[in-house]
Amino acid sequence: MSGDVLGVIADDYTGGTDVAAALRRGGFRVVLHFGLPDEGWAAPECDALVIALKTRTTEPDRAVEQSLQAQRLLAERGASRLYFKYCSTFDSTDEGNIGVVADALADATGEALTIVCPASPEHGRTVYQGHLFVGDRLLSESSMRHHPLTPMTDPDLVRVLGRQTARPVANLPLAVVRGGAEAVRLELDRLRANGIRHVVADAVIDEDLTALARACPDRRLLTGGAGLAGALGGGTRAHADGADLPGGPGIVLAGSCSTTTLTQVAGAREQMPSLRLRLGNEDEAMTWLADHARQTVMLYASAPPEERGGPGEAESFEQALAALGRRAVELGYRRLVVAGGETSGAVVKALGVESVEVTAEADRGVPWCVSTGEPRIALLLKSGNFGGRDLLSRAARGGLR
Ligand SMILES: Nc1ncnc2c1ncn2[C@@H]1O[C@H](COP(=O)(O)OP(=O)(O)OP(=O)(O)O)[C@@H](O)[C@H]1O
Ligand SMILES: O=C(O)[C@@H](O)C(=O)CO
Repeated sequence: MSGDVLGVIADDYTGGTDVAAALRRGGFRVVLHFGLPDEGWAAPECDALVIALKTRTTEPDRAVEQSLQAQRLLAERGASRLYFKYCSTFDSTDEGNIGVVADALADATGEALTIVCPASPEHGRTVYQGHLFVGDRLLSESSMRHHPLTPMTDPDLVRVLGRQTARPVANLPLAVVRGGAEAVRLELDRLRANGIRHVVADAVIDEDLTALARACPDRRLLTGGAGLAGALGGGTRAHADGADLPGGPGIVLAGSCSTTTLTQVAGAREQMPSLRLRLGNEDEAMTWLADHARQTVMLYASAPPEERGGPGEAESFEQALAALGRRAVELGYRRLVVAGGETSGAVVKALGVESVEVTAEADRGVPWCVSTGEPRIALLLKSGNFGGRDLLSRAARGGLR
C-alpha cells in the first residue's frame, strides 16, 4: 500500500465502524482493522485505513502507548494524515483519554495545533460555543451523565479537555466557521501563533464540518467524531453503494442494554425465534442455537436496569455471547449482527476476525463489515445508541438502508 492514505485511530470497535461508514460515504475506500495489526501486516489497497482500538476506558498510559503504536503502523503504511476518532458524546474522564492521546499524537506527527470536533449532526450531536449538545439537551443533561464508566457531567468541552491536558485549549466560534474555510484557516493560524494546542470547533450542521475540513487539507492530525472524518472526503460517494453479503440465515447477538437497543431487541423478538441469555443458561443457549441453526435467530442478554445483574456480570455476558458467536460460525452462520461496543469487541476477538472491508450501511453509522480472511463473515457491529427500531431484525436478514 502506498500513496496518500488517511490513517484513522478509533478508541473503540463500534466507533471504528461508525467512522469507517462515514468515510465510505465521503468517498473513501476503507479498510478496518480490529486491534493493533502485526508488524508484518500487509494492508489491502485503500484510501483510508482505520485501526479500531479499545482505549476509551483503559489506563491513560496504556491508551497512549497503543495509540502511538497504531500511529507508527499507519505512518509505515503510507498514512500521511491522521484522524483520531472518539465518541460523539466525548466519552472520557478527567484522567483521559482524549486529551492525553491527542497530545501524544500531535507530538508524534509534529502537528502544533489540533481540531477537536465531536459534532455529528446526523446523530444529533452538535457543538455551540464549545458546549456539546445531544439532541436539544446539553451533554450534562443527557443520559450520558449516568454513563457507568465515563459520566459526562460538564458540557463545556474547553473546560473538559482543559482537565485532560496541560496544553492550552480554545474555542473556534460558529461565527468564524460560518465565515467559510478561509476564515477558519486564518483564525487557526492566529490561535497557533498564540500557542493554542487544541481548538474545540463549533459545528451544528454538516456544512460547518465541510468548512472545517476544507480549512485543514494539510493538517497532519485532526480529531473528532465520525462527522468531521466523513467531511474530509468531500462527499463524492464513489464507493458508497451496494454490499455483497454472504447468504443463509443470520444471527443477532445483543449485549447492549441501552434504551435504543432494548427497543430494537423487542422489535426483533416479534420477527424471529429468540432466547434470553441469563447467567446459568449458557449450555441451554448452545443447545437451542444448534436446534435452530437453519433459521435467523436472536440471542440477547440485553435487559432494563431493574432486571440486570451487577457490573461484575458484564464480562460473563460478553464471554457467553462471544462463545455463542463462535459456535454460530461453526454451525454455518455467515451474517452476525452484534449490539454493543464491548460485546462487539468480545465477539470479534472470539471469531479471530482482524481485518474487514467496510461495505454498505444497514442504518446510519452502522455498516456491514466483511472479513477479508476465510471464512468470509459479514459483521454488523452496532453502537448502543444507533439505529431504528427494526434494525436488528432487518440486518439479520441482510438488509441495507
Ligand atoms: N443482563 C445483563 N446484566 C448485566 N450486564 C449485562 C447484561 N446484559 C448485558 N450486559 C453487559 O452490559 C455491557 C453493555 O456494554 P456494550 O458496550 O456491549 O453496550 P453499549 O454500552 O450499549 O454499546 P456502545 O459502547 O456501543 O454504546 C456488556 O458488558 C454486557 O456484557
Ligand atoms: O461517535 C459515536 O457516537 C460512536 O461512534 C461511538 O463511538 C459509540 O461508542
